[in-house]
Amino acid sequence: MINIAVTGAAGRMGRTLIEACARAEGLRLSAALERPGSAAIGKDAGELAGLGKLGVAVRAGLDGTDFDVLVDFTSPEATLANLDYCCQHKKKMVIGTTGLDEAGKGRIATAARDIAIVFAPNMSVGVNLCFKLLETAARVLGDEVDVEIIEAHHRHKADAPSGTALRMGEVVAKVLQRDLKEHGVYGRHGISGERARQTIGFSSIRAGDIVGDHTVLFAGGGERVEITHRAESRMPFASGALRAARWLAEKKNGLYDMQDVLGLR
Ligand SMILES: NC(=O)C1=CN([C@@H]2O[C@H](COP(=O)(O)OP(=O)(O)OC[C@H]3O[C@@H](n4cnc5c(N)ncnc54)[C@H](OP(=O)(O)O)[C@@H]3O)[C@@H](O)[C@H]2O)C=CC1
Ligand SMILES: O=C(O)C1=N[C@H](C(=O)O)C[C@H](O)C1
Repeated sequence: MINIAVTGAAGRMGRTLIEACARAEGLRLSAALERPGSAAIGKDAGELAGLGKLGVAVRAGLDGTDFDVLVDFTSPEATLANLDYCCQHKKKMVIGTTGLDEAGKGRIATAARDIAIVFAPNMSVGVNLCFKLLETAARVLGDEVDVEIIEAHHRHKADAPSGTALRMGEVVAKVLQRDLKEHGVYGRHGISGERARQTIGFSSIRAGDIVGDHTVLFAGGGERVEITHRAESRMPFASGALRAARWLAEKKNGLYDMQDVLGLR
């Protein structure tokens, strides 16, 4: 049995993770965490997730908790604080949080010398398949097309572009041997002028309760290819995260992502 701690337990992903964990074989929800001062502290994690009591009360800190893998979909600040705790206590992590800056990502890479971490901007099988399809599309279409990445998410999302959109850009840029720092264009406004072929454009929509849509558009002369993924619920992200938690059982340390977990590397 693998003991799972879920942090951000009252959040959109936290509640979905609690539900997925309660239904999973071989996994046990052993701890649920929330921000100190949150109204969820002391509530039963199962009730938060709309399942009825699971006998796991939401707590404000990791001290005194017992778990094998911490599953963290929170905020960059909270994730980095949890990373320090997991490093000190030699615990594994699955990190789904997006919006980390280069320094934050560097801290995760350094921590992974000591502990095993799966860190991925999107845990769904479908999106990870899309990353592979994008490699093929970019290789075949090359410099003959304009590349634009369009993503849409719910009105509460904190970061833009989404972590998934940025990873899609990185995948395409790597195949096309372009530097995203130089060629990434994030929205357009005013007299933006003719587009340079090397540009990789990003457009972000924030509206209503959209779970998460991503399209990469390869537009050439007379035809275009679109690779689209639409999440209909958050369960594919949660199922992927728990699949990653199981996969980590074999690992002592190292930094991995869902391409490793799914054998797509
Ligand atoms: N990799 C993937 O597959 C996916 C990644 N994500 C990413 O996951 C993250 C969370 O998304 P989502 O669930 O929609 O966001 P929510 O805001 O719904 O949930 C985040 C939760 O974390 C809580 N939190 C904040 N600080 C702490 C802390 N110090 N300790 C414990 N809990 C804390 C928040 O509390 P409070 O509200 O009080 O701040 C909130 O309840 C985002 O970065 C998002 O982009 C989302 C879906 C899929
Ligand atoms: O915040 C979200 O909701 C999501 N965030 C992830 C991202 O930034 O790519 C993944 C998914 O699209 C949902």
